[in-house]
Amino acid sequence: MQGCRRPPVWSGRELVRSHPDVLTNQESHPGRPSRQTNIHRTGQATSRPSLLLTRPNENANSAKLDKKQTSVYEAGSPKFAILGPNKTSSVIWNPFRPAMELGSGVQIKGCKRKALTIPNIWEERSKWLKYEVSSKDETIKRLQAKTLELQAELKSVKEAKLHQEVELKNERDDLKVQYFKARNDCTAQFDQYMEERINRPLPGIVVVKRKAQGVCDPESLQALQEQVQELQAENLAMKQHTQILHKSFASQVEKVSLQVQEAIKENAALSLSLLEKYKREIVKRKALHDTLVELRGNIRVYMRPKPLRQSEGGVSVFSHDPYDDTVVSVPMKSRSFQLEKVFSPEATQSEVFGEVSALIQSVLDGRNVCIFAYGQTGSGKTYTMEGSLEDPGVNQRALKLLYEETQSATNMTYEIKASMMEIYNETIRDLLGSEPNERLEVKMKPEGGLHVPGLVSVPVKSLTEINRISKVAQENRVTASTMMNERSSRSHCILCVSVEETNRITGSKSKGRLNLVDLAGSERVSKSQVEGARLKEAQSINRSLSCLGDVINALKNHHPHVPYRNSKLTYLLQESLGGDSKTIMILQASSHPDNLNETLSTLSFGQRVFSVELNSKNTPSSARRPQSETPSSARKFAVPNDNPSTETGARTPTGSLVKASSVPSRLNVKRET
Ligand SMILES: Nc1ncnc2c1ncn2[C@@H]1O[C@H](COP(=O)(O)OP(=O)(O)OP(=O)(O)O)[C@@H](O)[C@H]1O
Repeated sequence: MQGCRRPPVWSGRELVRSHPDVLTNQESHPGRPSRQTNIHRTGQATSRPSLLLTRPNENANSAKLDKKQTSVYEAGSPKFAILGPNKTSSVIWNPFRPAMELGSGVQIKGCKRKALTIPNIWEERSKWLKYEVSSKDETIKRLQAKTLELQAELKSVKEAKLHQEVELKNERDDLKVQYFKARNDCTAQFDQYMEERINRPLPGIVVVKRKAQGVCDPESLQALQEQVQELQAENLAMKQHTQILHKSFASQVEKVSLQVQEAIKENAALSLSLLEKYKREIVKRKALHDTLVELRGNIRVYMRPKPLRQSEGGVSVFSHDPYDDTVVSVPMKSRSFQLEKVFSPEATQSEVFGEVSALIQSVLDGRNVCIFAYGQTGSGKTYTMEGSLEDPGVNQRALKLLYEETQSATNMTYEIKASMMEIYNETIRDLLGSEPNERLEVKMKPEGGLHVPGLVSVPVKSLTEINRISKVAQENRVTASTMMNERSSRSHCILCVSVEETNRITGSKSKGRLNLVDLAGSERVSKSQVEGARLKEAQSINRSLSCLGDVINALKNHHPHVPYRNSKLTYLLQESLGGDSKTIMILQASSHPDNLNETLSTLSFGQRVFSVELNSKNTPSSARRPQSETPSSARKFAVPNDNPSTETGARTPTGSLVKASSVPSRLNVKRET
């Protein structure tokens, strides 16, 4: 600023100074020596009237002022300008560039030059002042409004604060209430817990009952703590006691389980030995029974149940003892039958033949053997005796066995002949003859013994011959379809096989005979629903079977007269039912519950036959025997008394009585005899 001329002193300084937009040099440059300079801040309010600043003395001498020399720079420039009275003395101050001095007539960038006269200046000034006043008023008003606004804001803030304080107070009060409540609850729970602990009776431990009062009270708390300690100690003691008990219990359990195991072992061993004993007993009993049967006259009764077909459904009426095959039970009727042998329903043809083959072999020793199948119609008699070509029955197997046995003999020669007949409606028919002879009769040979004159007898010389015999017989046999059996045999069929043995060395001869009888099926006429010729057949069959029963009954009851001649069947079987012939009756019975009555009837019949006793003292007069076959001690059928405890028994061939009581009876079996 050195070298610069001293700035002029401006009139109306206060006014100018009071203008908010006018800054002194001191204000714009603090610390600098005051220059009596008005600085007009341009560019701040373009709407305001431009400010003209002149020297008072020059204003006073305005006449001297050259209009042209007066330069006014209108606001609008971003810079600051200080106006001088003429262009030469005009000084432009730029607060950002303080030392700058501009010459007159220099256009300030951004300012518009405007030439004004003095009156104009004063007019402008008055306008300015008015503006200033109004502006101040506005400012005052604005400030007042602002003050009101702020006061209102302050008031609302105060109110909000007050409200907040109230809320906080309420919240605090709530929390206090909750806190006290929780504390009281805890105390109450603790009191209750302690009360329970104190009152709980402990076995073997004395419990001092204390009331937990005022938990917060140090004394009570102390008491409670003591009690807790006591209880803990008791608890520990109880735990130890429990552990001891547990250990002793475990050892006791171990001990007892060992004892139980030993007992089980002992029992198992005992039951095993009992089972063994039982089995040995059965074997013994069977052996004794065999002896008894031998003494009884070699009548053996077997039973073969017909298995249930899958399509039939239902449950078998039979119950079998797996250890004893001489007993069959019918649980539905709580009855048990003791027989020679009870086959299982699954028994094969070969198994059945295996049981009778030994007896068949005895024919080669000159014995008379009769095997016949008895039972209800459809119960499997023909199946057992004839079987099928693929799985033949007893007939064909017997012929085959005899034939094969004779083929392997060295010093003997055998002649086997087979004849076959049926008894149909009390008429004997030849089944092997080319023309069926229906007028055959049973005759007594002059030398003794029965025969059927005219009956065709076929020599058995090959296995093919055996097959042919079976085939022809099957074709010739009278069969019919009934409700009970699709192909029912309506006659009794008898295959007679005679075997004559000649000793090549001695020339001696012996003759044995095998009768294989397939009886016609018994049936209840009402059940089989037959009529006409079928009805007559059925009646005839039933009559002849009834005659068979009568014969057996007479034998059993020691009747002096045995009615053999009442039917062709009994007449023909006379020799097989008496004397020294060996007889096997195979009872055929259905397993189906529908046939229960017939099954029971069959079993009862078999049981009666089984109980027939051979007694040489009771030879029925009508049972005449062929001279050649009658043994010196002629043995006849006799039936034991119904009271088994006193009289059931059998005589040995020498006549001594074998007491039934000495024969072990099967355990748990109700004897039917
Ligand atoms: N043990 C068995 N196993 C399988 N099927 C059998 C058995 N026994 C019998 N059958 C069958 O039962 C049916 C009737 O048998 P079968 O003709 O032998 O009876 P039946 O007693 O001779 O009758 P009927 O007295 O009326 O002649 C046949 O189809 C036969 O194959």
